[in-house]
Amino acid sequence: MTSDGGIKIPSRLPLLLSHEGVLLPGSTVRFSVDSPRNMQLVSQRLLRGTSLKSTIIGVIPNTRDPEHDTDDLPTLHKIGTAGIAVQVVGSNWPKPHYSLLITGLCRFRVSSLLKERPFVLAEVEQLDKLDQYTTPATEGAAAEDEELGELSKKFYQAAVQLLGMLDMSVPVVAKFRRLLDSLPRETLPDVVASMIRTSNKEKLQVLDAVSLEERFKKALPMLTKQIEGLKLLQKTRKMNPDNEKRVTNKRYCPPFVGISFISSVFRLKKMPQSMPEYALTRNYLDLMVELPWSKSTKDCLDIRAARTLLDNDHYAMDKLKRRVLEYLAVRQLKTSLKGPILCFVGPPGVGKTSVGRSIARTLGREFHRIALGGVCDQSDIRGHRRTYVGSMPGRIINGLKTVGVNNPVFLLDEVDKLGKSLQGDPAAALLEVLDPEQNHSFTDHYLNVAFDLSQVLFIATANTTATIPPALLDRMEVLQVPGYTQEERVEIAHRHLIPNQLEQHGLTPQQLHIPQETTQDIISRYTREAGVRSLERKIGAICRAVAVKVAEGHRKKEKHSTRKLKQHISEDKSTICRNDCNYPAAPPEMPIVIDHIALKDILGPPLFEMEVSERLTLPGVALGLAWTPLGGEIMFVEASRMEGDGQLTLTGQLGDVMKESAHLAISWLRTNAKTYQLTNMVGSPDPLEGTDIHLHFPAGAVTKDGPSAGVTIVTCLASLFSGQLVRSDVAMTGEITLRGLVLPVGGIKDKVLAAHRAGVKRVILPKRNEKDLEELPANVHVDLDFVLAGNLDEVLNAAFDGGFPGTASTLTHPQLTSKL
Ligand SMILES: Nc1ncnc2c1ncn2[C@@H]1O[C@H](COP(=O)(O)OP(=O)(O)OP(=O)(O)O)[C@@H](O)[C@H]1O
Repeated sequence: MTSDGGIKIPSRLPLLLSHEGVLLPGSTVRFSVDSPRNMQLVSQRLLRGTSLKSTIIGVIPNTRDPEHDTDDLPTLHKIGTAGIAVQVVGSNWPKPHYSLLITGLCRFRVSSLLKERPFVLAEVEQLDKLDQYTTPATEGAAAEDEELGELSKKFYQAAVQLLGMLDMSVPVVAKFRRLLDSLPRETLPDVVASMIRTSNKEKLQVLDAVSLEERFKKALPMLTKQIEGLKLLQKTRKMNPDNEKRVTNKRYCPPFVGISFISSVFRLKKMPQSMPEYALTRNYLDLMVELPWSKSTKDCLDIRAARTLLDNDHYAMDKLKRRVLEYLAVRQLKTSLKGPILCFVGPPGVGKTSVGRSIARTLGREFHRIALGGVCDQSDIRGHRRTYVGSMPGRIINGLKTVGVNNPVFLLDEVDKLGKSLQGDPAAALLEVLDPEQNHSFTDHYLNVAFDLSQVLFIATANTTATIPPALLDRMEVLQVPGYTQEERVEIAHRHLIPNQLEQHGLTPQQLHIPQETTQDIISRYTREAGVRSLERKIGAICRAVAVKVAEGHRKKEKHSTRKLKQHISEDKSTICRNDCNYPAAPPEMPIVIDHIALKDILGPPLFEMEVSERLTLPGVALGLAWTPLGGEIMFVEASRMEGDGQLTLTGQLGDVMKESAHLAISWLRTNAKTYQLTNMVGSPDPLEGTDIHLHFPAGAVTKDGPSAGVTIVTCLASLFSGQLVRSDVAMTGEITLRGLVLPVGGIKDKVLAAHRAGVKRVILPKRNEKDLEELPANVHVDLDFVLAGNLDEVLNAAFDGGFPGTASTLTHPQLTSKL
């Protein structure tokens, strides 16, 4: 130590010849030591010495120590840095070497070399003053010289500016910030040059700048260059605000998601881009950023507005709309979302999906439809694990990504058509999704972190409950959506379908008019369905045909703008719609009215005719009513007999239950043949003696099953054996027992509507189904005669004109007919 308090380095210093980095005073650098002279310096001086002095060595940059001891020493750089070896680490593998951690103290100049072996020892001259770093961060020595003072101030300000642009959470930046104010300003060029991104050449320039002023001048441009580079980077980020937004969005995800996200980011950073896993991790991170962890829409539910909206969107469906409103009202009163999951069950095209969409609109929520028909892999719901190539998240997570909010209305369409396969059971995966107790932590295999689904409103639709797994069905409240009557269909067409189709085809009511009678015609002769989808398609076809005429009319109008047009509407449609090639010279008069002739021109010959009466012109034919997932259907049963040995042949793809019904019917008729005066072909009281019977259920390609055809089979056989015709306007349904009782069956509303559609006048139903008649629309009650039968006697009596011979009802009491 000198008298002025400064520290002096020894005048003789062992030299470490370095070619790797440049040690600047105030910085710490690790050097690898493996050449002969440097190795000797470490082993003989650093490891043997015990005093502090023995740890001080000089580091000469830009010099490679020769490989062999015998080689001459190259010319040494004249200026070096004296430093303290703060750590020595040695290893023998792959070859003996040391690693030295050295902290730089001050510059020195090599005056002369004292010895070259075993290590270089030199006489040195200390260049920098080595104070005890007690000088505060004041103007200090720099104040002596005005220019130097100016330079140091500038340098300090630039250093502060740089720190302001860096991320303080990085430890080295935080340390730099702490040091900046406590260090004497004259040390700043060395410290800053070693910290910022500079090349060895630049560092060497700073080292060689012995005068302080020159040192500031050399280091300042390096600092400025660094600041400019950072500014450019920030500008580029601003130009791509997406990145910023995404990060902001992610900030609100749950902590465990953040951890998973950050660890994936680190993994991605370490991966080469060519690795297949790189793209996978990238996609995963994209999904994490895009998912609406905390973004939701605000519910804006007003029950009165909801009622109006539902009524405006949908005609009829009163029961369903009432239940939906109740559901919405409860949600409004009780903010908790744990309610039942509604499942709309009904034939296709009755508006199930459309009601779901209206619910989303009334709540002001996003709507997303997930089609589940044919899904047979549970990964479709839960996603694939990320270990698989081409793995993807499931439909639930994908849907959330699409809508971008965490509280949408999800319509799970066709839950009854979920399949099962070796890849698992998707219905089981749905159980977790739909269970309010579990779905707050739904874990998709791909995402691998829990997502809260409790805010999502799930609605399911199905054509039948029969194929919905019981556990899934148990979690839902089933709302039946039956088919429409003829009148309801006409109303729906005029209130919704026609205006919608006109709009979709760019037409106005001033251009196209479809009268009610035409709509009725379309419904009864061109469609046979429970819903209105086919009706909508036919209206679409009419609109297309008219659009052509209107467009052509416009063109002609332009050509004949001076010509006056006087054409009668009826004339108009017959020329316009009947004759495609011979257009009138003038455009058609508006609106174009579609009558039954125009209808035939556009839609072709009628697809369905009222065939009931035609097909009931022979004994041995009866009309039954069947229920299918597509709605109610009328079903003919035909029977014929021939000589034989009492065989019964059944055709028409019948299920076991239906076959049993046929056997039951025959047994009952054989037992009661005498009562009803039924005989076989040879006159024997046993109808089957010497006779074979063939029962056929037309539409042979369609599989049929169920017990409800029992009464129809009995009626058909009774007609065959008695030779009497069944009334042509009667249809029936009901299960039979061996004792001749008629048991209740399901799907009454759909079956009766099908009978009504087919123009039937009398419907025979089981007595215990009387309660189901309440659901029928008033006009159906007016149009149809309902016969409620408790036993087969009553069925036969009602099915034949004037009753069936021998039936007790004809003898004892009049048949039970209800005109409800
Ligand atoms: N009561 C109604 N009032 C107005 N339009 C209706 C009504 N019922 C059905 N529609 C219309 O019929 C079309 C078909 O309805 P939607 O797609 O909702 O049927 P769906 O019952 O979901 O059929 P699927 O089971 O095949 O999915 C839609 O354009 C819908 O607007």
